[in-house]
Amino acid sequence: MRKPLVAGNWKMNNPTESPRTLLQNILHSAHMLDSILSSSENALPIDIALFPPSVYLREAQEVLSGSRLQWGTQNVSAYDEGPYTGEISASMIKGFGCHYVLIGHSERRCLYEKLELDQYVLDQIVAEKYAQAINNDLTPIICIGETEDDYESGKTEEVIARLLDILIAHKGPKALANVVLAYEPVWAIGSGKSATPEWAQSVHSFMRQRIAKHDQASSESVRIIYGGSVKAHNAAAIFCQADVDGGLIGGASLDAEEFIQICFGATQSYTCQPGYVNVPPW
Ligand SMILES: O=C(CO)COP(=O)(O)O
Repeated sequence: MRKPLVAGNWKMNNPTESPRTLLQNILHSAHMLDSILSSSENALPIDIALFPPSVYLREAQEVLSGSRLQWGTQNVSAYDEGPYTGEISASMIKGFGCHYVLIGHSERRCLYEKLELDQYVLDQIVAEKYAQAINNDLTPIICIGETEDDYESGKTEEVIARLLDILIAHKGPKALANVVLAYEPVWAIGSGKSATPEWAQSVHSFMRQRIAKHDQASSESVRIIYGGSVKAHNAAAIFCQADVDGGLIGGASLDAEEFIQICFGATQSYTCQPGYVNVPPW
């Protein structure tokens, strides 16, 4: 059984309260969630991780150290060190107690698209960043998803297979066993138009099968999370799908209460049935 992960990507948003207060509020709500779940036999243990802007990593380390919450950065350099203005290396990130790094988020791919790099080249850069993360003992959360045009022209699997094949060529299929893949359809991000649970399941299942062609064990242990307009009301139905191992949450991770309700949804994935509606006990 794979342990679900719920990850909160703050992006470059300013929380309503200070970053430190939001971190403290999420930690407090997570403690409440744990105490409620400790009396529930069917609750599934989950991992929770937060991705504030890098300038708040010190706060994350101070507030979250010693707790069960983990944290990470929204990007990592493809290089070890050197004259790369504005970049942050994997070893520097590790120095802030980070456990994870996000790699290949579509909002970063957009920046490169302005430079007219094609997606194949971007996937190669993603693979170099992936290697940096692994070499520095960070768990990468590698994002991939199709644009609306790709979706409408039936290219979803092509887009996803291209990245998976590059990752496998880079580090071999066994290295994928310990990474997290995030399926984030670009059309669902920040749009309020989440993928249906069935669509998410079909894409996640395709990803697992693609990896299984190379290594069955990795395909069974790799965690594949879904991102794109996940909110408290739809989280559990998405997380109930067999191949969905949690979520990457944007906007809703800036509200401690909603974020923890989403986490609650992930703890219910043992017991929920299709059509299940998340009703947290508070
Ligand atoms: O991009 C996302 C997480 O990385 C998803 O963002 P939203 O949850 O705001 O749609």
